Amino acid sequence: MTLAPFGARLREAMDTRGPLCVGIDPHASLLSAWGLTDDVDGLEAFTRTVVDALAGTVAVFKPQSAFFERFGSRGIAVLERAVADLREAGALVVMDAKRGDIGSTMAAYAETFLRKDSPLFSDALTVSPYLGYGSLKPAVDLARESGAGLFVLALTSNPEGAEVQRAVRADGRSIGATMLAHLAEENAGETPMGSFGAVVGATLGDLSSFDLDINGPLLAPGIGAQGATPADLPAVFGAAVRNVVPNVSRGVLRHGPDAAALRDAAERYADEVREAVDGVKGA
Ligand SMILES: O=C(O)c1cc(=O)[nH]c(=O)n1[C@@H]1O[C@H](COP(=O)(O)O)[C@@H](O)[C@H]1O
Repeated sequence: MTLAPFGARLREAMDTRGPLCVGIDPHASLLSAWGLTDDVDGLEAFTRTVVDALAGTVAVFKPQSAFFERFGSRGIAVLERAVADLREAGALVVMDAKRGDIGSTMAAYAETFLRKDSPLFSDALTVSPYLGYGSLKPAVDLARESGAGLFVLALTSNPEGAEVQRAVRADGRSIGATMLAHLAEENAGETPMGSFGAVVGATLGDLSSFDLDINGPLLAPGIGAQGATPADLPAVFGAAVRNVVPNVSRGVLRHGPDAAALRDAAERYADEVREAVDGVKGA
């Protein structure tokens, strides 16, 4: 079956389930707080609980691959199963693997996550453009072919990101702004929006000096454990808030293992996001 483009599928999911993205980040400290062992059995129980509790109501999930890779092939098997179950339940999966390499190796990463028949096929993948935006071309091309999307690291939520992303090129444009401009070009003319998103941290304060109007989604991590709140979104994103997919990982996960408590936490964040977004004129 051919998939509609990721941008269209994401817009529909945002309209029906709301824009919240719940991150699945099975930190060792969370496994312990949930009374689970820090091994593949603990990982599996944790992941299953999150999927069973939230897959039917949350629009987007972002499993963080590192927490699964740390257990080797059996950890990857847990990730594969989670991706399949989430997608089966009608949720979208953004694989957070932050891949980025020279073009020919990038093509292999793209095959891993963006080829329709791959065991780890995901609706979208986070990628790092810091080997040059053009090095991502194989992923852009395969995503287009498969109806998948990308989230390109543009302005990350961590304070260390600024030394690279705010560095200014000879033409006066910052590196982060350059990535946003590449994405705007990628998404030009697409309706309801393009499939090539930017990662822009919710922790960054006023970003009005950047053109966030890329006609594509803006994945916004940093809410909860990193200190940002849904109420910050309008001040950070302005009118572009309509395209924001706010990610919360630990802020939701710390409420487990009780399924009802996880659902309540996700619903609270979703309500706060809705309130913040609805309050923005023109959003
Ligand atoms: O690409 C990401 O998802 C990402 C980009 C970024 O700028 N900052 C950031 O925190 N992330 C990821 O978003 C998640 C944030 O987790 P919490 O801080 O627990 O909500 C982690 O999986 C990070 O790897």
